[in-house]
Amino acid sequence: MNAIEIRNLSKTLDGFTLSIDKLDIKKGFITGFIGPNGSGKTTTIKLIMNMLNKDNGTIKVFDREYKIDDLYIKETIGYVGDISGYMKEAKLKDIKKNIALFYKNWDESLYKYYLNKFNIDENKIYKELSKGQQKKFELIMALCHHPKLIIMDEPTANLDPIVRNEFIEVLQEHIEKDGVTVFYSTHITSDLDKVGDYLVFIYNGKIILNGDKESILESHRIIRGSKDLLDDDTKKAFISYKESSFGFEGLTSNHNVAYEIFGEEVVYDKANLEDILMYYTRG
Ligand SMILES: Nc1ncnc2c1ncn2[C@@H]1O[C@H](COP(=O)(O)OP(=O)(O)OP(=O)(O)O)[C@@H](O)[C@H]1O
Repeated sequence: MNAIEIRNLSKTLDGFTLSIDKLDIKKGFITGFIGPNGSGKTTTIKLIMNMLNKDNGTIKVFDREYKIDDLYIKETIGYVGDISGYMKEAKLKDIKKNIALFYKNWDESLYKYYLNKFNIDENKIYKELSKGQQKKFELIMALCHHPKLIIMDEPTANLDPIVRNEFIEVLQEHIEKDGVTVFYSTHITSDLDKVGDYLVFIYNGKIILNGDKESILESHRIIRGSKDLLDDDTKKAFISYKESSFGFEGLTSNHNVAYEIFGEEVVYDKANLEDILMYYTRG
């Protein structure tokens, strides 16, 4: 069973259409959802969370659907959104009290453990926390009801690298203990260099690449060479490429095929996730 199954999903907003024919998020793994600004990450996540109505298609969470199993799905998901819906003037302990009520699996000792780990005082008022502390508190709220699925929308955006690492480490520790599924969006690809088993790339409302991280990194290569090697046929080896006065640089999704074309006449370098995202989205 997959944690999330999406089929023929579509949603049109002003001048933007999200269209996902098929997307399966594997149970028990971390899947990173990568795309540039405005590509449709938040829209997809809001549809999965039932915070936005879809135009067409089906979304299943652990084989259950909204309208039939809303309560089950809500209890199953730990969610960290782009903006929290908490009362900004409230004390953390009061926010916690209200949230914990909704979850039969709420784990008070885990809550205390994470507060202590992040050095957060629950007597503080939410809006008085730093952005990093607010995000950490949101993460605590999402983890402490032992969700089977954690969905996060750009949780590390606006956090400095130190806080980002702390955040990722706690998430990792929790995943190892609880064996949960994680689906989280980011445009900070370096987060996914550290954690992430599967990757889904989205651009202009469509999934453009989807697979396990190791295979994606293994199959793609940056190729550099002299411009005289480029013609209508050889250009087809690239997802996209750029030319400069020195030569060309392009990304291939199949380095074996590229080798058959260019052999030893070019240089092959491993691509990182940022390279891959950039070449797939540069048009
Ligand atoms: N409520 C809305 N009404 C109209 N258009 C919207 C609405 N919400 C989002 N959009 C548009 O839909 C497109 C996709 O936005 P979305 O927030 O899903 O992208 P994103 O990948 O999460 O981007 P970001 O990384 O900037 O958060 C954008 O063009 C955005 O302007």
